[in-house]
Amino acid sequence: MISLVAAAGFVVGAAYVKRRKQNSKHKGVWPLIFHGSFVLAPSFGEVIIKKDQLIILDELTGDISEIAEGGKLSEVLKQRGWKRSCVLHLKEGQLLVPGLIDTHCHAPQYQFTGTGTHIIELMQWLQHYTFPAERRLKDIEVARKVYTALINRLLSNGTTTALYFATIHEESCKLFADLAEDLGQRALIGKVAMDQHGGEDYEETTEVALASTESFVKYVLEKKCSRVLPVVTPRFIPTCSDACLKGLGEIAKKYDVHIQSHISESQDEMAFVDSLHPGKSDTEIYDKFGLLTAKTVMAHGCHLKRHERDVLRARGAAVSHCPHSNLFFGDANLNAKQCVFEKLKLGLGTDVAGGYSYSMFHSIRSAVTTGRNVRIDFLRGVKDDPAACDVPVDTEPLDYKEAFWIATQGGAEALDLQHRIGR
Ligand SMILES: O=c1[nH]c(=O)c2nc[nH]c2[nH]1
Ligand SMILES: [Zn+2]
Repeated sequence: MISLVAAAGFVVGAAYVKRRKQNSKHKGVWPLIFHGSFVLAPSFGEVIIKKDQLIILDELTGDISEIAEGGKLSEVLKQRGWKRSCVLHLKEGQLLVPGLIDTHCHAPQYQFTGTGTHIIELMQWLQHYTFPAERRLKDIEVARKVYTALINRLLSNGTTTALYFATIHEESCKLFADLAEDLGQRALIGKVAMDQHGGEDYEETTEVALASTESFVKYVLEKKCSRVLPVVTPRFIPTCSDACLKGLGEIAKKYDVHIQSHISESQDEMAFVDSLHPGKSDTEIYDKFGLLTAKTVMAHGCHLKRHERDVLRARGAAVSHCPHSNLFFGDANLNAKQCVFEKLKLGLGTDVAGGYSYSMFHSIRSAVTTGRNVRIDFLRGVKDDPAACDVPVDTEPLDYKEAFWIATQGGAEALDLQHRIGR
């Protein structure tokens, strides 16, 4: 059914009003009422389609102010003094869905999406493809081009909210925040911090990593734009010293902002962490530095042990399920259903460009496909199952309704924004 869903991808909020004004010639194309069918996933596994409905927007803010039966259209227009041109009637077969929420996307990596998918270990892939591509965004004009193209591409594919990794460059990260605000996407943006193992030209000193993170956080908060938020972003344990992680934990606490990173993502990443911190897991290290909070989203987690997931849950931290890249680099299938059963917060991510597509519809499909692999793992009796599981083997694998929930309401909860978005 997901393939039939047309994501209308309309963005509402302050930018909506601004654009309505700017496009005064075309006022009719910026509707105040959507009339048609809409679909939502109010709980895990439940999808509801509501037919012949009116979604009525607040004229000033662009927020949804009311939902009513289609039969009330004339009455609603009369009450508000609005013309019929304010109404957008969805066509037969079109469905309006809640904005899709991408909880893990590396914006600068949009440059090489869909390539670099041959068999290569994560650490090599980073050195070979990722860091050179990210380095290019030091140039503000390259950054403008890449970020503008990506935001527009995501919006036109129905992704109205995204949690982004940017690069280590403070100025181009600030530009990214400006662009998100102007283009009307809800964006949580992290200036990447890394003070070791970035290779030539792609790491900062600890002092710069911390100072530029704090400066970026302040810049975004000072916008007072509720749709654009700063995120404290240690790239992952191997590229951050203890001093860096400690300082980042302190900044996140001081400004009460979101945190994102990668956790237990692949065998070579975990081996690298073990060589740097013998006997310690990613979870223990992040936790020690106060980086697991109710506003934390950790990507991948496909190798997390049950007791580590318990720690994340206890802190209110979320996992971003990135089915494509788990397949390409993680060599493991995240048991998404088990995570939800454990009440671990779970969102869905494209992981551009570890994932080969910017489309959340692709991620939804891949979540369903890799859910089948989880079952195959069981049937084969995979030992040391990284997702040690108490969902019975005969439970149906993750289905499209559940994946759609993870991509909408699950993502909203993962970002601690369930009061604003997701439904
Ligand atoms: O998929 C990934 N993409 C990245 O850019 C990255 N950095 C650390 N770990 C990572 N994993
Ligand atoms: Zn990532």
